Amino acid sequence: MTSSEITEAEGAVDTARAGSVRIDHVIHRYGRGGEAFTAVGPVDLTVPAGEFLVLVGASGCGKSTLLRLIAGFERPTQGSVRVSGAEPRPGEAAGVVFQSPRLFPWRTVRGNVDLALRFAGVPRAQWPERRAELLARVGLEGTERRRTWEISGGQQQRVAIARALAAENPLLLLDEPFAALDALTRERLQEDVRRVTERTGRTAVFVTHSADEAVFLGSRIVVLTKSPGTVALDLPITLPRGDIEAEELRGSREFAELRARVSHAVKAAAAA
Ligand SMILES: Nc1ncnc2c1ncn2[C@@H]1O[C@H](COP(=O)(O)OP(=O)(O)OP(=O)(O)O)[C@@H](O)[C@H]1O
Repeated sequence: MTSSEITEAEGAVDTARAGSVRIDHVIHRYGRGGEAFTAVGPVDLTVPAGEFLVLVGASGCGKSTLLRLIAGFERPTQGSVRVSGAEPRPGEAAGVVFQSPRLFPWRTVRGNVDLALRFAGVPRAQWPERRAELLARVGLEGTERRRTWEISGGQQQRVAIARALAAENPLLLLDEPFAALDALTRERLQEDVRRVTERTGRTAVFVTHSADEAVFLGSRIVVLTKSPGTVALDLPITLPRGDIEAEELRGSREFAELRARVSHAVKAAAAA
C-alpha cells in the first residue's frame, strides 16, 4: 500500500497531490446586481488523484461551469477551487477537451500536436518522439501528414485528446467530448479515454448527459440538481474493469442496474 492509499484509507484525501481537485463551498454567479444569475452551488467536492469523476445532470444545471472553474477559466464568486493544492490557472491546471475538437484547420495532424507540445514547453528535439507516442496512444499512427479536414470527426476528436495529453498534466477535463459523434465512434473513444487515463494514472473530470457513458467511464458519478447545480447523488462505481471486455461490461446486469439508477437520479434531480 502506498502512502497516499494509507491516507485515503484513513478517510482523509491528500488534496495537495498532483491531479487532485478540491471544491470548497463554491457558488458561481454570472452577471452582477439584480441581473446576477446563480449557475452553480453551493458545491463541496473532493476528487482524489487518479479518480475518474463523471458529472451528469440536466441541460443548464451548471456542469460546464463547474468544469470551467476547475480549469481556471472562471473564478468562483464564493468559495475556493484548488487543483493539485493551488488556485487553478488557465492552460496550466489541466488539459481540456471540448465538445468540438477546436483544431487549427490549416495545419496537419502533426502541426496541431506540435503546437500543443510547444505550448507545453517540451524541447523541440523531443517533439518527434513525444508526438509519435501521443498519436499512438489515441490510435492515430500514420496520420501525421494529413490535414485536419481530411480526417473524420472521431479522428479529429482523437487529435484533440492527444493535444490535451501533450502537457503531461495530471488532470484531464472533458466537456461532452463525444456528444457530436456517432454511437460506434463514441464507444470506441470511450474505451480509449478510459485506457489512456488508467495507463497514465491521470485524474479525469468528464461531463456528459448520458447515464450510459457515465457508468462506462466513471469510477465515481456525481449527479447535479437542476440550476443552480448542487450535488444530488455521489455514487462510487465499482464495476470490474481490467479483467473484462468492454462489450461484456456494457452487457452485464450490474451495468444495466447502475445505468438505470443514474438515469433515474438525473430525472429526479431535474424535476425536484
Ligand atoms: N457566460 C455566461 N453568462 C451568463 N450565463 C451563463 C454563462 N455561461 C453559462 N451560463 C448559464 O449558466 C447556467 C449553467 O450553464 P452551464 O453551461 O454550466 O450548464 P450545463 O449543465 O453545462 O448545460 P448543458 O448540459 O446544456 O451544456 C445556464 O443557465 C447558462 O445559461
